[in-house]
Amino acid sequence: MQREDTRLAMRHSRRALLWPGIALLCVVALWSFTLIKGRAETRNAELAAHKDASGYAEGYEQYITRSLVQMDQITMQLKQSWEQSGGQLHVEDLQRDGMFTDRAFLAVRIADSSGRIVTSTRRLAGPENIARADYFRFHRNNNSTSLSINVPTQQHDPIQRSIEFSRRLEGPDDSFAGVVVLTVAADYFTSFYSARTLGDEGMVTMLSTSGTLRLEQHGNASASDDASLLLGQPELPQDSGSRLLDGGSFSDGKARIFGWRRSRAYPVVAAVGLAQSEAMAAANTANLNRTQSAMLATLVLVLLGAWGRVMTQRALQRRHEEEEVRRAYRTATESATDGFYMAMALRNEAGQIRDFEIVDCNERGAFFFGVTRGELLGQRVSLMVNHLFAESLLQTYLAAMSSGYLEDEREMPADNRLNIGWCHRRLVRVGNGLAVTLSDVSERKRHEAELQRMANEDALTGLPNRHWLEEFFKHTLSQAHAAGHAVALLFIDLDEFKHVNDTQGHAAGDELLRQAAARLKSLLRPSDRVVRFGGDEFVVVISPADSDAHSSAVAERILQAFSQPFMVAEEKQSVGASIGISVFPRDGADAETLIRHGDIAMYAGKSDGKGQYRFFDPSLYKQIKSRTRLKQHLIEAIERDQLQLYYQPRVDTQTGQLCSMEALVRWIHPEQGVIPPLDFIPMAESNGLIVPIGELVIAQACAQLAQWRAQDLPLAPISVNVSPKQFSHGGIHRHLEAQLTRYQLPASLIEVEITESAMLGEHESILAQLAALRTLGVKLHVDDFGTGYSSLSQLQKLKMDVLKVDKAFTSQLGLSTEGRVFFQAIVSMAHALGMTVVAEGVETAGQLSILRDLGCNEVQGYYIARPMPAQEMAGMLQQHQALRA
Ligand SMILES: Nc1nc2c(ncn2[C@@H]2O[C@H](COP(=O)(O)OP(=O)(O)OP(=O)(O)O)[C@@H](O)[C@H]2O)c(=O)[nH]1
Repeated sequence: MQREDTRLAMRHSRRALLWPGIALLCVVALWSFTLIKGRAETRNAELAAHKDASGYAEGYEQYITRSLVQMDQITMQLKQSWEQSGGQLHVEDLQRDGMFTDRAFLAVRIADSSGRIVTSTRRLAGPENIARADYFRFHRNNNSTSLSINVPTQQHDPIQRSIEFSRRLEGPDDSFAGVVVLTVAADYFTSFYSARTLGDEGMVTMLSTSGTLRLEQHGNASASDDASLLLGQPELPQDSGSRLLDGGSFSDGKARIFGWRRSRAYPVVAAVGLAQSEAMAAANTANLNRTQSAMLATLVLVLLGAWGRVMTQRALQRRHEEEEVRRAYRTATESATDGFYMAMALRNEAGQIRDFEIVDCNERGAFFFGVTRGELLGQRVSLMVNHLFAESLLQTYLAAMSSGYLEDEREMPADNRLNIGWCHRRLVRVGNGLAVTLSDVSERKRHEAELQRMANEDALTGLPNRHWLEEFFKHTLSQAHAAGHAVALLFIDLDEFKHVNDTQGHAAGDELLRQAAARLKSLLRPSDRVVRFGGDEFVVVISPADSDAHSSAVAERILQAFSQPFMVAEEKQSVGASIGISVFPRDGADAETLIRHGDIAMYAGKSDGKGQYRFFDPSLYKQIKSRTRLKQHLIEAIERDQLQLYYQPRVDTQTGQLCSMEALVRWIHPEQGVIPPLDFIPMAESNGLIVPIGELVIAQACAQLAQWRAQDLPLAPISVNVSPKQFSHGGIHRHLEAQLTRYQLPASLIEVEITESAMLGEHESILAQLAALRTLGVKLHVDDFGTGYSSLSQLQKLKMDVLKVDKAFTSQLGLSTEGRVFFQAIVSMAHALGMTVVAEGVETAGQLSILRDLGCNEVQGYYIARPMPAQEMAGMLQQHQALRA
């Protein structure tokens, strides 16, 4: 890994140096060219300058030679004319005739052999006798007649302002006769100079080979100027040539290219100096321009190189990071169960992504595609048509590239060889590509599905639960809305289910719930749904519900089915059902409302006597409200002692003796007067208030007995009704015992009446409570016998003392033979079991007479006495006392 890093770093640093390297090469090439070109230009310029200087020198030499030839001829002519005239030539005359008009001819003079000027075109400063002049002495002593070039004697300047040409004059005998002298302005020989051709710093100079003569012109200054540029006599080795004289050779310190040429006819040298700076100016300017351009180009190249380096480095950095990420991903996932691959985006010229290429992956990643890593690498995504996610792969990748992140899950094809149920995919944009991880989430999915199932299913019955129902309703109601059909909700609550729990135990309750669920399911169409809503509540959904009649029919079927007892733990258990029906859309537009209204309807039905179904009606709200109000009032009534006991005597059938009295509770309402028990006892039964009312009845009965005892009235036992709910609640015997003790009453003065239904099931708890009551010495009555399902043998097992036959049977006496026969049978069997028989609801003398005949022990009913307040009862007690006395 480290070696790979080093290799990568080296490769990257090499690439990073590419641009600066190219830039450097360009700079080197540029400067090489610039320097070579500059040098060549300089060299050419120098050569050209030398050539020019030589050329100008040649031209100057010809010019000088021509001028000197002219001087030579003039002096020769004057010599000949003077000699031929025998010394009578007057140059003044010649001047007048138009000769020597040139301004350069300063003077033409002729001196005799003594040096005296004999004729002259112009009087010059200096002595009139030139016998002492060097050239005079030269000519006098030398018989050469050639032209002599002299520097005027009065001139000592380095540059002569004029020069003198002289020639020996001879007499007929060739003896020395004098000298002809031609004084010429020096600039006559230097006017060759032109600033236009030789430059402002250029110069011409004429030098005598002896070094005595030097004429010079430079710039605008002429030879007459005092300043001389050339310092000393330069060395001019050949007849002609050119050389560079450095600044030291000139008074202005400027180097010059010096061209010269020696005159073949005269002992003079013509020289031309071209200022090096001027000669090289064009080349120097070109060189300078080129150098500046090169510098500019260098700057641009340096910037380009730097920019290129920065760009390359950035690109490399990006590449490096991408590489890092890829490596990290691969390393991280290689050993894991996750699949991983990198898909690099392929773009068109416009920069749009047109495809992806798999550039890296781990073996597991390839496995998800059913191929090996080698086979997957280099694949184009657009061509991967037979693989996982294939149909939407490109689109998904494009979406991930634009959003930067994408995550999804996919159920794998059923025939996949990988044995993967569900795959989780995560795509993360990394640079110009996507890092994709794939993981097998089958296990989690299974778990989730299980949780989902558990969340939606009731564990006890296997039915869908309330949570499921809410979800289900969302779809069902919207479908029903769209289709325009109704949906009926049947809210079912089992009646007296708690009794099963209490008497048979929770497990039995569970079993009953399971059976109830199965029973419900068996009653419905497959399209209808049964839900365990909670506790002993079930919901049936009928969709579509064709009509209310249809819902009614289903409800009736259910009621009918629940009217049959369940076999639980080999015992018959009777639980009915109460049903409330709400209908979509009439009774509610959403699940919550429909359920609430179904519940209200069920509750209303249950309050009215259980075992029935009710359609929801908005007026039920009112009922529920008034029931709630009633319950509140009843609670207040208990607290304020508004519940009072009435007593209904029970007398011996034969003797008419008072045997006992039944305590019947009445609600003495301050405004409504006496409210009969039927108006509040069922409600108290259903809402649990029956328990405190039952306790209140026992307490009042005992208090009343104590009071009568205190009044010295004869006491008869009082029987109190104990409801099944009180038994379920438990502790009756303890309460009864406490009250007997409190009022110091014998247990024989209190009898307990229990309805048949309270004893159903013969379960342990009731048996124990009944046994405890009996142990106290309390007599036990079976109330409303004939309305339940108990058999006499059951009653015997429970050791009941008194059997109170329901008034429904009493009312039959005298009306039909069956009534009498039936009653006879009960009396006979009860007597056989040692039980006392009481006929309830005796209303006529005829009934009493029959009962007497049948051997019924005691009677109770309006014929004997209506229920009466304690005071009245006290009167009756007195009467009986009197009778007995
Ligand atoms: N065995 C068993 N009992 C349950 C379960 N869930 C709730 N219960 C009991 O079911 C009873 C339902 O209460 P109620 O509907 O008031 O009892 P009920 O005897 O049917 O009363 P009514 O509906 O007025 O006839 C409560 O006692 C709960 O403790 C369960 O899963 N199993």
